[in-house]
Amino acid sequence: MSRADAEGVAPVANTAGADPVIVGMEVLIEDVRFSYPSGVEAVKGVSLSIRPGERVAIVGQNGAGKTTLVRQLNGIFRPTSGRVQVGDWITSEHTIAELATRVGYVFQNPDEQLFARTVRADVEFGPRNLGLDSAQVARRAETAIEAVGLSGVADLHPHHLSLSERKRVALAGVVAMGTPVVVLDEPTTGQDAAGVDMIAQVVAALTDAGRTVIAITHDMEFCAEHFDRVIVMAGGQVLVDGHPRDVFVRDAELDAAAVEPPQLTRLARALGWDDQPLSAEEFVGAFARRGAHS
Ligand SMILES: Nc1ncnc2c1ncn2[C@@H]1O[C@H](COP(=O)(O)OP(=O)(O)OP(=O)(O)O)[C@@H](O)[C@H]1O
Repeated sequence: MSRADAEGVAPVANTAGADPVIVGMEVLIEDVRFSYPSGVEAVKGVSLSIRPGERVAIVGQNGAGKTTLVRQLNGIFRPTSGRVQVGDWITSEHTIAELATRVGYVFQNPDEQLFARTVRADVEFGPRNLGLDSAQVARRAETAIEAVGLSGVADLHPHHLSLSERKRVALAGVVAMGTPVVVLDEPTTGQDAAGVDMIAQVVAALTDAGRTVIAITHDMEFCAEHFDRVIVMAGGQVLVDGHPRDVFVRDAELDAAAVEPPQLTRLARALGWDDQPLSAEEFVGAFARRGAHS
């Protein structure tokens, strides 16, 4: 087994034909602080441990420090103090190119990420750069493009697609890289219900395969329904961290972070229910149980 195999990184120059196994990796953030050159301290002593296969949503109002924090993971930013570790790598000891084999990052704005002449070429770029053979590259791209519902437009120029489709092309490109950790910045912005559904399915497939998904989102419904851990940030710090069911009852911290629980959770509370439904399905279930008892 190669070193890359053992560490869960997609091996380079693989000629065997079979896709390399992607292994999950722990992310450790230890007392990280980060200041911009302007002097603004955007992250103020954050410590987190994220297990392989976790689905983590980071929420908080604009300026809370979410983006600055996740950009420490792929080396775009280096902590001013503290340390970040992905698997056995301390990020400050690795280049952005090396970290890109472990942490895939889907930007909020896909136009910062897409550059090839077709959707397929764009999605193939990452796996090809890892040194996979052409059959593996084609297979990975095909699977990723299908997962985001874009098989029908794979040979079009990304500029001919809508913003929501371009966002899904960027997602497919990162999925195809096979990184153990995937960071999504506002993945559901601009998506209709079908697009949100597709993204939720991709998130589930990634974490079922042992990969870690960390999403920054303002979409509380998406976060409550599809994530098993919610981290609430404000002023560069973590205020609450836990399962959505435990987090969305922490009124004081949510108020401080200007975060509102999902609508159905709020409705259930307004109705005086003890249940805390996190999805329409759970709401209907709770409603039906009440009907059965009345
Ligand atoms: N390039 C920069 N230079 C100086 N300060 C910055 C820069 N980028 C962000 N900041 C500041 O750092 C703080 C955290 O910003 P950040 O973008 O990380 O927050 P966020 O929670 O991701 O917000 P949003 O939801 O708007 O993306 C804010 O005070 C912001 O103004």
